[in-house]
Amino acid sequence: MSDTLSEIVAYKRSQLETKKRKMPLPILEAKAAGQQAPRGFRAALMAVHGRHALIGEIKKASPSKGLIRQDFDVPKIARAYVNGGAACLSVLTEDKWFQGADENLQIARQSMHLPILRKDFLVDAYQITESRALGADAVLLIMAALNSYEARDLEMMARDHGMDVLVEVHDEAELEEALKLKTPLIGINNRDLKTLEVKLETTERLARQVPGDRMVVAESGLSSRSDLDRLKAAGASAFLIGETIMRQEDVGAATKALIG
Ligand SMILES: O=C(O)c1ccccc1NCC(=O)[C@H](O)[C@H](O)COP(=O)(O)O
Repeated sequence: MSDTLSEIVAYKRSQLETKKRKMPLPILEAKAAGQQAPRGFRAALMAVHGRHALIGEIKKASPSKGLIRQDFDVPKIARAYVNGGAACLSVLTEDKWFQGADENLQIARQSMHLPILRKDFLVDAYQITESRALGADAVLLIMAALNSYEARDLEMMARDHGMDVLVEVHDEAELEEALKLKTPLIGINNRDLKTLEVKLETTERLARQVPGDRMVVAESGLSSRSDLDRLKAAGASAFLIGETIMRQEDVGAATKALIG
């Protein structure tokens, strides 16, 4: 357990027993069943024409950068993303490294109408039900944190709950496994979650290996319109951006400036 991703996943697993004791699965399932129907995450990305489809991330801190944004008013940020023209939101709920919270997802969803991706480190079926119980419309599955059986089972559960799945890859081996899943949403993370090194070339290299019936979402390290143009030319159809926008006081204007 020496790299960042392994440390985060070990921490998430250690939290699970307490969570399951506090909120047993049948109660969580009832909460999930009582939620409003999921908003179509993939459909919202596909509906964007004539500009870049942006997933705006609500991100307070990160393992690589520490605190990113001091003034962290979740409803205000969520609505600013809407005003700026984002297609969807991503809300980090991990608490220790990202200073996120489950409530941030609930609050964001109540504040605006866009679909929300729960951005967390999901390695157990309980967390999928939990995501829906919080109101998530989509979940992230990180191939570097899962074996192919786990990925398939978690994907099936998420789909049973009506959520979209963004499966995240960082290299060829992970992409090969990801393409065995049903989800059309392939996230290519430019950040190596083990070393935290960021290279936009990762999307350029992997996107061309993704079949045309899937949608490539370029993730991490995007800081300018030209980065988006460059990765669109490489085959990306949507862009997940956190830090660059979170560092700007005016989230709406920063979003607009990026997507055109
Ligand atoms: O952001 C990190 O430093 C990080 C470290 C380890 C695991 C995950 C990490 N980030 C999660 C993400 O994938 C990003 O928040 C997301 O792609 C947005 O990236 P950015 O625009 O660079 O904030």
